[in-house]
Amino acid sequence: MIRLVLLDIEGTTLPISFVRDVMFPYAAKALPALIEDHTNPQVVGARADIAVSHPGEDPLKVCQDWMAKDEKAAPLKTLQGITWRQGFEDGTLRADLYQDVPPALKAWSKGGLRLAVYSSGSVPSQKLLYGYTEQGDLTPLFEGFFDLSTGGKKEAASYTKIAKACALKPEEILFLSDIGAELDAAKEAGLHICQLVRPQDKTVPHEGVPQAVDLNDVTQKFSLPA
Ligand SMILES: CSCCC(=O)C(=O)COP(=O)(O)O
Ligand SMILES: [Mg+2]
Repeated sequence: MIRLVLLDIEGTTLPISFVRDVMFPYAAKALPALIEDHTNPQVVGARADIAVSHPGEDPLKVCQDWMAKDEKAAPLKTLQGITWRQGFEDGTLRADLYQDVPPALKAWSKGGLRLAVYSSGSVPSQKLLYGYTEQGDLTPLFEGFFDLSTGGKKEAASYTKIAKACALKPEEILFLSDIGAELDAAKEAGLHICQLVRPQDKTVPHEGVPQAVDLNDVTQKFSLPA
């Protein structure tokens, strides 16, 4: 029996275009000044991590390359999250979630399902994103937020850790994502899985995996509360 739905963000609840065309350019603009901030311990830590993976390279250039490739690198995600705080808090950024998302999450939660987030975006940026959506503050719907500090999304061990943190068996969790390799890892850990194949995101269907076009379709296919 499914007790908790674990949700990816980009490509699952939020159009990829919002991340690529709105959030990334905002972060790219703020990054050159932020990366020179030697007083912020999070920035100092991120720079130190970049120096380990890319010794001798310009940290700003490394981050810019990562952003161009939408690389899910933890130091980049930390730095982006710091830049986005200002934008969400002053109203410049508002997450425009897929229209099917808020009503489905509310119905699932009302029907007794537990909800949690697992995204490459840092936990503080996940909370900002769901705190400031066009449809209001959705953070109270989620009991847990997980990011790359739990482990990579393409590693089965990360899903085992999340199940333990939620005090659930893996088979009591349904993981939703657009990325085949993430779903394979979750399946290996014993979770139920479903790929969101969003036409707007031109998602590539992953072979041998249950698929849905939106969260209403997930509701039907997994008999979740409507
Ligand atoms: C708060 S998420 C911001 C989007 C982002 O930077 C990201 O990497 C999302 O990746 P996901 O794992 O949700 O596909
Ligand atoms: Mg995704």
